[in-house]
Amino acid sequence: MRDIPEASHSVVNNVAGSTAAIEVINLSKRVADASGELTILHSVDFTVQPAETLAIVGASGSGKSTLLGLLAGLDTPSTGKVILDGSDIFALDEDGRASLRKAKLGFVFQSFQLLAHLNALENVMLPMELRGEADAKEKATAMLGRVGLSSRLKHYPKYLSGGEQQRVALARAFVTEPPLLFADEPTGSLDAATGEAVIQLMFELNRERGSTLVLVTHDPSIAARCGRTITIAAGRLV
Ligand SMILES: Nc1ncnc2c1ncn2[C@@H]1O[C@H](COP(=O)(O)OP(=O)(O)OP(=O)(O)O)[C@@H](O)[C@H]1O
Repeated sequence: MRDIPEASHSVVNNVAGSTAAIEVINLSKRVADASGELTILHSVDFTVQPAETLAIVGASGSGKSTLLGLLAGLDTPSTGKVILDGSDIFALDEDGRASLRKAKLGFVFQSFQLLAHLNALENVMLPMELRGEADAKEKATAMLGRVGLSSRLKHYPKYLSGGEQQRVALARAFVTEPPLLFADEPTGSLDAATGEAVIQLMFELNRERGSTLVLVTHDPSIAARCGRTITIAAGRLV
């Protein structure tokens, strides 16, 4: 596993003896709705080992995206803990969680989430610039080459196809070589061939770098390529 910047260690609340990449303990999410309270996740528990590939599957509305958002610390739970690479993320404040995400996490969204006013190269450079890395441009250029976009470096997102945008998003998520990679339906808006290329790339990068990969998918053939699948039904693991 790669080193993380010294500054990030100061915010990491290490849990003694923890070796799992991800530990989810009694995780629940309740929200207020018109009829009172809605429970989206019910006491979910599971563990993911380093370098494992895990698919999260389940019907639409079962709670998959909510779970992934909690794993990434993008949302807060009603009960329970998420321990990422030894750090209890909800014991940290918002700044601490942001530092931990920056140091350890890559996230690929279905909707790409590229910044419209930055070109492909600048989008991929951004996470390294936020970390104060000196060779951001060289690394971003190399990573965009790795995803087959050497001829698109200066293109803004609106001039890229959906598949190209998704590959930029993947390059941005992987360029810092995060030990944890989360993807929420990364091929959801792509045609079959482009989706296959993106998935192949994710697994290749996972194998090369030994990063832990957790992906939400509706596609049984993608889930079958993961080492393990967990299924959520109405907010519970089944
Ligand atoms: N903040 C919220 N307030 C109210 N309801 C919410 C909120 N967030 C999610 N939900 C509801 O919780 C349920 C689970 O949503 P979630 O997006 O996690 O499902 P999902 O399994 O990812 O669905 P899909 O496969 O369609 O993307 C849905 O019924 C959704 O409408």
